[in-house]
Amino acid sequence: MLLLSLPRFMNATKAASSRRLASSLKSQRLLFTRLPQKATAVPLKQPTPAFYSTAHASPLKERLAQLIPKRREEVKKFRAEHGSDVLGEVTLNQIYGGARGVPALLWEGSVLDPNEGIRFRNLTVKECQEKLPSATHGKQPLPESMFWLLVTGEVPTANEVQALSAEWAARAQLPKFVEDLIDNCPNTLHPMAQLSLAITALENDSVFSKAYHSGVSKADYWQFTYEDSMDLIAKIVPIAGRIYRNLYRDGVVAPIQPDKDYGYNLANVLGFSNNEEFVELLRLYLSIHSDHEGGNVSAHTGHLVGSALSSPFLSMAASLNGLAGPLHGLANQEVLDFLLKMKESVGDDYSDETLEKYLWNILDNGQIVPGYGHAVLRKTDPRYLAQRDFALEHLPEDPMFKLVSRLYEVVPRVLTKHGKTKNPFPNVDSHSGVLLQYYGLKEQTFYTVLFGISRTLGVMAQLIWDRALGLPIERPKSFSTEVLKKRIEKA
Ligand SMILES: CC(=O)SCCNC(=O)CCNC(=O)[C@H](O)C(C)(C)COP(=O)(O)OP(=O)(O)OC[C@H]1O[C@@H](n2cnc3c(N)ncnc32)[C@H](O)[C@@H]1OP(=O)(O)O
Ligand SMILES: O=C([O-])CC(=O)C(=O)O
Repeated sequence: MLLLSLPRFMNATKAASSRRLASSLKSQRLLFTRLPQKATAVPLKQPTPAFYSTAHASPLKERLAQLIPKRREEVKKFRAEHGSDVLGEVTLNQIYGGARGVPALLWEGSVLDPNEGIRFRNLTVKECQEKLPSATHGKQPLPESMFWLLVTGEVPTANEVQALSAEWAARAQLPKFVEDLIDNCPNTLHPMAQLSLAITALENDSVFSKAYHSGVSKADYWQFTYEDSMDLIAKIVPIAGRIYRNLYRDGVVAPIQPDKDYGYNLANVLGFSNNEEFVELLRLYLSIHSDHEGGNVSAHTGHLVGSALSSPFLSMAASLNGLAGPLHGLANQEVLDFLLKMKESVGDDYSDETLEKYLWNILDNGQIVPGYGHAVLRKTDPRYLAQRDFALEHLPEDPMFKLVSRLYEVVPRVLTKHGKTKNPFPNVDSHSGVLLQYYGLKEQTFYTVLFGISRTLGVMAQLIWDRALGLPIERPKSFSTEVLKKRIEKA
């Protein structure tokens, strides 16, 4: 059985949490009958529609089935006691200003502090690096462990992480028509557009959509959302591999290895698995880009589209289309473009003055400096710092890294003097490109695809909870300028 044949890639010493139920499931019915009495708020009488396969062992689903009833109760009580409490007010500027700071969304996986940066289920990036299980000879968190943390709020054991690796590998097979769809894309179509197309096409096998139309109970939606989410996380890896190999290599994609972890398999389908340092970089990358609370464009879009009960595939495709914008996830492509052009212009023997002059030229032309600024953060992004630490350890002499390091000092000075940007410090996108190009993944148009794979972890983790908590369709109120004027006059 897959679980038992997995190699010793886990660093079990870092598995901090107590041992939980980890035995594999034989069937969905078994899952529910094995749970303690108290956990039966998730109905036992769940139908098993003909299209629905229980082939995949899933300790994570088992854990969720225990957590969901308690959380439902907790939220019910919380809302009953505090449902009318006021959390903030909205100004006219916030309506015109992208709803910045308006408390409007529920997001369980992570919360962003403007100065400290992101906490994934209350763990900082550094704490995740210390506490989450990593590969045997590695230091970075395995993306599987990050997903478990995002979904459950708990640090997984090495066994739980192994089971997730096996489950994702087992679900990775692509439908033939999706492979053909990717193969038929013109090579002028941006990799993010190809990714979004392929993810949309996975809708064909959505068990959530089929379950909805077969009339399953609302209380069971989370289970079908879980199934689609796990398929999506698994299949996005060979999809990305196919896009990359078609566009930039020989079109041949290595098969998913059932006994390897997610980061390794991603490196392998891209053609880079012979470099363990690169595999570690991918594990770090996939973990830290996964979630950034709920208000960012990709997370919010996935959540919004999912609220209409569109399937996880349709929700994530929408999310990826948002991530593909240059002010959001495309910035990591834009940053490398910017660095390469800058390098060409200033040469190798640059000074702070030549860099500043180059930057002022950009700003005076009304353009932005990609990789700097943030809608919420007001200090250097800790995800930037985690990547900087990686570079200091593995590529301290790389000329592009040296340029990034110089800019880390120069850009905040220039942006502060420029006086517009609320946050003159670097964000996550400022650093990823130089790391990837160092290991030979030089095609920057592909970088946002990696971001998309990682962001799928965070968006899916929340979508499972959206359905578990029965969140309604999202529908905030909008106004025209005329109506706003009238309301302000009245007020
Ligand atoms: C994963 C991520 O999504 S991280 C962000 C990735 N995006 C980038 O790196 C692109 C560069 N940065 C930006 O464009 C912005 O800082 C954003 C989109 C990230 C945030 O936008 P906002 O919250 O509107 O930023 P802020 O309130 O500081 O903007 C105020 C002004 O400063 C400008 N500004 C903000 N950042 C920059 C920058 N890096 N370079 C130049 N000008 C900037 C804005 O364009 C805006 O100008 P305007 O008044 O003429 O419209
Ligand atoms: O939080 C944001 O608005 C953008 C961001 O850094 C992310 O989504 O990772």
